[in-house]
Amino acid sequence: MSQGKKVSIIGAGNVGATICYWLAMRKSCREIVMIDLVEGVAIGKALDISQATSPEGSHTLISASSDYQHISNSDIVVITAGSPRKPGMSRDDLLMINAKITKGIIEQVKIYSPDAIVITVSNPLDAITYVAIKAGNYPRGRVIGMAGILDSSRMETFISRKLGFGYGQVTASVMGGHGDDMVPLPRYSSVNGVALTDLLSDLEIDEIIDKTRHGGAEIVGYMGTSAYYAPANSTVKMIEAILSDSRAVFPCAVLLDGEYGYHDTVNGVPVVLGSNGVEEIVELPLNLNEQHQFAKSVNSVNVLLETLRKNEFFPVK
Ligand SMILES: NC(=O)C1=CN([C@@H]2O[C@H](COP(=O)(O)OP(=O)(O)OC[C@H]3O[C@@H](n4cnc5c(N)ncnc54)[C@H](O)[C@@H]3O)[C@@H](O)[C@H]2O)C=CC1
Ligand SMILES: O=C([O-])CC(=O)C(=O)O
Repeated sequence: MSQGKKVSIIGAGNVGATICYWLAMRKSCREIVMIDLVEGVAIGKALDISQATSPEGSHTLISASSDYQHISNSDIVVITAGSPRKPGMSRDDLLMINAKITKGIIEQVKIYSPDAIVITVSNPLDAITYVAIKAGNYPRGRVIGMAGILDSSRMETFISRKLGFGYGQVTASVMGGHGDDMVPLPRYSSVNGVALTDLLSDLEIDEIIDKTRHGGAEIVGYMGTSAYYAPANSTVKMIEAILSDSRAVFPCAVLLDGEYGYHDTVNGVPVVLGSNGVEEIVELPLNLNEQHQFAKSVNSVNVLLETLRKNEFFPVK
């Protein structure tokens, strides 16, 4: 699949290296470059992953460096650099440190790979996506935040575990920002076409919604750092949709320009992914309760954007 393509991953930590591993094993692209401040470890991981590919018949070229020159001519740049949270922290606590890191990275990406589509992963995801768009002065469809696929796959897992059947057949939909105010949508969730609302009681669905909202924190509580297998898998889904121009629909964080009634803010909505990045934004009909939840989520992200503005993070135009 997409053999001529090049993907660069900034940050060769848990999420970045796992994305690299999956892309190489799935033969999703021709070349992968990982960039990290800690160059030696990144080079070691690149070698290790390369040596895993041969039995799989993959001929993906994998390298690592701290020098951004190596990302030139990338089709996609994925940003996973920055701090993960520790137990007791919220994603929002990472705002200032990761916003500063992201801004510096975007400056390099604009120099060495100005035409690449950017996928943001670092947290707090929606605000970091906004920073990347503004720092690079990108058209909005070319910077896309990864979170909705992860949150939806967590909800799907909790649903099949609750039901005790339907594993791999559940489709769940989560909109909204990647925080405690995300908006799981049971009305748009089903098990092989059977509506979730016909299979579980309101109380059981509420439990699943709560577990989904706190799915990231649950893992941080167990591991002392955040999840990476499911986040990497979700990112790979986005990369493959873009590289293969599949025009698949996924929930992703994008800059809204009137959709759902909001402007100049980033939030998670269903989008069509293709070779231009976001090809379309899908506007789901939301009932009053869903609209109210989405408004709360937008407000939470806007509070973070306001903090960045107060700290003079964005240059005055
Ligand atoms: N959007 C989502 O759903 C998810 C987001 N995340 C976020 O992704 C980020 C990465 O998480 P992990 O990989 O677990 O962290 P990690 O600590 O394992 O890796 C981060 C890497 O970034 C590197 N780094 C830091 N500053 C850098 C810079 N200026 N330039 C290049 N590299 C730099 C570090 O050396 C490290 O290797 C975190 O912010 C985390 O919160 C994690 C999981 C899911
Ligand atoms: O929970 C975290 O900090 C990492 C993340 O965004 C997730 O796993 O959903």
